[in-house]
Amino acid sequence: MEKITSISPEWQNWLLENLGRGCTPQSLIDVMVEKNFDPMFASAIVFHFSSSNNQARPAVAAKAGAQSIKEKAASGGYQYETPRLLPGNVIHTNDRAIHVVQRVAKPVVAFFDNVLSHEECDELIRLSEARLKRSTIVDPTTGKDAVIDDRTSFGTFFTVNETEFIAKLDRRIAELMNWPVENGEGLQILNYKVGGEYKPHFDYFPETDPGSQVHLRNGGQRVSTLVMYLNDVEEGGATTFPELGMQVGPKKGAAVYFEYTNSSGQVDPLTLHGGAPVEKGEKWIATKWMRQRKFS
Ligand SMILES: O=C(O)CCC(=O)C(=O)O
Ligand SMILES: [Fe+2]
Repeated sequence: MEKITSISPEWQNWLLENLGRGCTPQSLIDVMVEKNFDPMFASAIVFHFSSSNNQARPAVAAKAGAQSIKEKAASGGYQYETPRLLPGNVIHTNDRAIHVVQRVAKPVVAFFDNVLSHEECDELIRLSEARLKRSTIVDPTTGKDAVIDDRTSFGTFFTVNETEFIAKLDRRIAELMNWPVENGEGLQILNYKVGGEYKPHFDYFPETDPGSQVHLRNGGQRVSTLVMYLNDVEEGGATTFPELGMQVGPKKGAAVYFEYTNSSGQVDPLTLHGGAPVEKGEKWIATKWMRQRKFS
């Protein structure tokens, strides 16, 4: 039977409802695959709905929004507080000393080298590939692989402390971000092929988006993000901060950190960011999002 590669409003509601209840993305992907959804499609769509920020904004809209973001920031909307991130040149976690290469104060952004060893990067990619492969057992006669080739970015998730290896990374990342492990969402792995990109977006859930409410119920607002690069990208694929005129080149094991929600729940629109298109090679990242409260 032909695999399903589109999503009905009923399935959309089902996804939002179950994500809101705290079901793991992988469990939802499994159900969809069982119900004859194309595995890569299921993976991409669950990823899309698991972060309402993933709604790709047209470049024009992002540009038009830029002015008002600057104006809003200039009018002093967001109150900066002492960063969650600790000061100093080196941040010591239980198993690693991580160098802070650069910091920006407003918004709070930092760059780290060597958050992950090369072996850990390779292992995360290997585990993710295996996972995607496992859920992509497509009948070879359907020829669905062509559709998969068209998809320029897809991902998978690990639940917090899923294995000893993941737990070790979750702990290190939480110590680096100076925020409790249990407030973290499971590590998300993303793979972009040539042309793959992530249009400028906010990682927080805008209060005014109707879709945000379901996300905010579990763990509250997102407060900070760590994007870790799992490989060197031949060309393209930088993480861009359009409001800051800044680009971070992907470097294996390195990471960019930013925080955007203060203690009163205000969010900082200057943290608008995106992943520029990969021009040559491919790009693998691992992302950790932290919440205000325990996330389950
Ligand atoms: O691909 C990138 O560099 C950015 C990724 C990102 O924005 C995210 O995972 O939230
Ligand atoms: Fe993001």
